[in-house]
Amino acid sequence: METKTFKNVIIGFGKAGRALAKSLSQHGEDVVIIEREQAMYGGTCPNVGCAPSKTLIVAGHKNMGFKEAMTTKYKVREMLHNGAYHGAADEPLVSVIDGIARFINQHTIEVDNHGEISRVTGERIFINTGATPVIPEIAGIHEAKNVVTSEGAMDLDSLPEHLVIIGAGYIGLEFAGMFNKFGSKVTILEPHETFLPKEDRDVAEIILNDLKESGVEVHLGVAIDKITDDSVVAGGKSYPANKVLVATGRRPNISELRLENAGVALWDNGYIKVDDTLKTSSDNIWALGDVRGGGQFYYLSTDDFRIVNNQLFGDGSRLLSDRTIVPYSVFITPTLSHVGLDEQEAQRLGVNYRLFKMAAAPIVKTKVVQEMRGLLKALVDPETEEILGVTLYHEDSHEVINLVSLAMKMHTPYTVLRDQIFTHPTMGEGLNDLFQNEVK
Ligand SMILES: Cc1cc2nc3c(=O)[nH]c(=O)nc-3n(C[C@H](O)[C@H](O)[C@H](O)COP(=O)(O)OP(=O)(O)OC[C@H]3O[C@@H](n4cnc5c(N)ncnc54)[C@H](O)[C@@H]3O)c2cc1C
Ligand SMILES: NC(=O)c1ccc[n+]([C@@H]2O[C@H](COP(=O)([O-])OP(=O)(O)OC[C@H]3O[C@@H](n4cnc5c(N)ncnc54)[C@H](O)[C@@H]3O)[C@@H](O)[C@H]2O)c1
Repeated sequence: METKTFKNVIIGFGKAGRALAKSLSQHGEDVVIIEREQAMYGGTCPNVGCAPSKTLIVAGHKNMGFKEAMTTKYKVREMLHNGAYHGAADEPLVSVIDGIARFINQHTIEVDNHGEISRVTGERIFINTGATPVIPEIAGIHEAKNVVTSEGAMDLDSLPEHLVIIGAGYIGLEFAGMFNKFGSKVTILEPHETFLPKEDRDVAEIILNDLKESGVEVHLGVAIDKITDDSVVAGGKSYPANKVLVATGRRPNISELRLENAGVALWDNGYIKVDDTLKTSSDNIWALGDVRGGGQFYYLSTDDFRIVNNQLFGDGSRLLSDRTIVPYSVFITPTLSHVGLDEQEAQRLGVNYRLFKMAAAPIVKTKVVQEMRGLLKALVDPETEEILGVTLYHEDSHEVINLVSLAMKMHTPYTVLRDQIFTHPTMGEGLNDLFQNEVK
């Protein structure tokens, strides 16, 4: 059996892995990336995640038909896939090996490329294998012919007339908006009673109302009984379905890795256990991205790369624990974005705050773009005047939230954003208004 030896081995061609491969090569170190599927070079985000889904959402906003949107999505995907592949693979000291990786021991990995077995050894090993959809145990889910995950939903030949979505999380809500815009009749079924449980109730209620008004049916607190070829039965009621999208979370890709052979331990929730430097319980093995838990976002995988890269080639000061301000955006319409504390969390923690709140409609840009729905909220520390957290539910909030994150990171008092000169008409100007609207 052929054995190849490298200083560095990366398992999975995800975001962190490819950034690290490039950096290792540029620092004069050889490195191999092992990827199980050529179509996944570049990982989830460019191929079956963020980029294709957002391309379809934007295509819907531009009133493209489903077929044209799909064609655009395939083009974007190809561009990003090629860019991601060549960005790493064209580096002189980077090799790519196709196949499923599994540990033989702490330094040796077996690679199975459709039955052809080879071995790779490495001084350092980096696991960046991402996550995969959870398929819950629902009667008929494996037999019914119309069940898809997010990946399948973005590869459909035709628009389903009735789409039932199981799960009202990120994927469920984003895909509901997307398919609703293309013209499907969308029904969301969610077993929890509480819609968007992590958000403040006033924010969640407005979003739920907007979603329903846009034509999406939402049923909360319903147990899913079974899936058939043309329906989903939940809470004793049958919902017609030409397609059923299962969007019930994603679990780490570890089942094939045989981590026990390398002494790599897991957290109780099944993700790979890491320390503050992202090192696993084996001292030559690191884990980065979705596979280690701690938030499944492209930009966190990027930041995991920064931590490991800083440990290898920098001053070693970057740690996981210094990542305190992490924004997120849910690409519904308009977008929901958040960073820091919200009211329910501040109250739970007993944190004192001043509250600022306003509807989006008074912001001039909302009229210009004819998207007047939305709400803005901010919490400010009464002592320091620093921003504790902001929730933005409005057009382009996914851009504006990054400005707020920066202000928070720089410990900027809220008055700076209140008095900042913003260009006009922009959604950023909303921050001028928000920080003048204190709720007393
Ligand atoms: C539909 C959808 C939409 C999303 N939208 C957003 C968004 O808008 N914004 C955002 O920030 N995040 C979004 N995400 C999440 C984001 O895509 C992920 O958090 C991110 O891509 C994770 O990157 P990663 O580096 O952990 O690994 P990944 O990019 O998942 O890469 C892991 C790679 O490892 C390979 N692999 C797995 N097991 C093995 C093995 N044993 N051997 C060899 N190779 C293996 C896989 O094939 C894959 O290519 C979305 C996800 C989905 C599914
Ligand atoms: N905009 C973004 O950044 C973005 C977009 C898409 C996905 N993502 C990432 O991908 C991850 C996965 O997304 P997701 O929507 O699949 O997961 P999620 O965790 O966001 O939501 C899963 C939903 O499914 C429900 N659910 C769980 N088990 C169920 C069951 N057995 N039956 C019915 N419903 C069930 C949950 O109550 C929850 O509402 C997200 O957590 C996020 O990190 C991010």
